[in-house]
Amino acid sequence: MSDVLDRIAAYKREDVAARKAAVSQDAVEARAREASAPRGFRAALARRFAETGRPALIAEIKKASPSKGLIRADFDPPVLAQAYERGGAACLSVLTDGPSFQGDDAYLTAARAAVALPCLRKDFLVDPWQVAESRALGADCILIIMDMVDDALAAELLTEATRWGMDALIETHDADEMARAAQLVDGRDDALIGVNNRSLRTFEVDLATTEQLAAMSPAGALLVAESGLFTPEDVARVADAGARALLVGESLMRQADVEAATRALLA
Ligand SMILES: O=P(O)(O)OC[C@@H](O)[C@@H](O)c1c[nH]c2ccccc12
Repeated sequence: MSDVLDRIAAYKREDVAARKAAVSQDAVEARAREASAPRGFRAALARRFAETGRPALIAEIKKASPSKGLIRADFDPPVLAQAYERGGAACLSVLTDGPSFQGDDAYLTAARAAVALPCLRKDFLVDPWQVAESRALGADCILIIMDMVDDALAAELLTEATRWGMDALIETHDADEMARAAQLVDGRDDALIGVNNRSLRTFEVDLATTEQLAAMSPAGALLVAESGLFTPEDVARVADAGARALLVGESLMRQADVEAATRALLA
């Protein structure tokens, strides 16, 4: 049966084919070489965790989602980026997928230009061409969703990210994906592994996902708890499970005062 993730993968492949037809690998690499230098996404998270002893925040700029519809009408990426930065975020995540999240490539570029924080391009990568494209847009980190790629493609995306000086957040949702992620980063000391508490197929959210998978996360990997975090109690719960960073969108995007909400979540 075709579910949300399968539908996203299908339109992404079409979209990437069209983009590649318009901009060759050589051309996209030329743009990537012109981009402002990577800011060190994983390093910023590790530094913040070391300083505070508490999980570092990756704050997400997200207008809408397939599970929640419109999340924030008053949507100005540079203004939101600055509010997150003042509120204490260590990094940003910016949705660039249009069809499902009402994102845009320009949101990433504009948000990043407004702050000093490293930025994750939050999109669905199905082709190595998108890695250089992400760098060309200014991304400091890409997302590798294990449920969307086979092992060979995951390895290619990770190698390509490293070649461009970017980090890669390797996202898992179950034990099989975590085992594959561990295999993927075997021998590396720079792994960034995420546990998405939300299923991208059913949209069900359960913070126990982080608790269950944390123990399987490879030694030395920096563990990111993703999705469904609303309160300082939620933060404490995933911190106890071993998360050194948090990826939070909706609960902050729904607040009128994003800076105050960011501060309150981290308090
Ligand atoms: O809005 P939330 O529940 O705080 O979740 C943020 C982030 O984890 C979520 O947007 C996300 C995690 N992995 C993804 C992959 C694709 C799109 C979106 C996501």
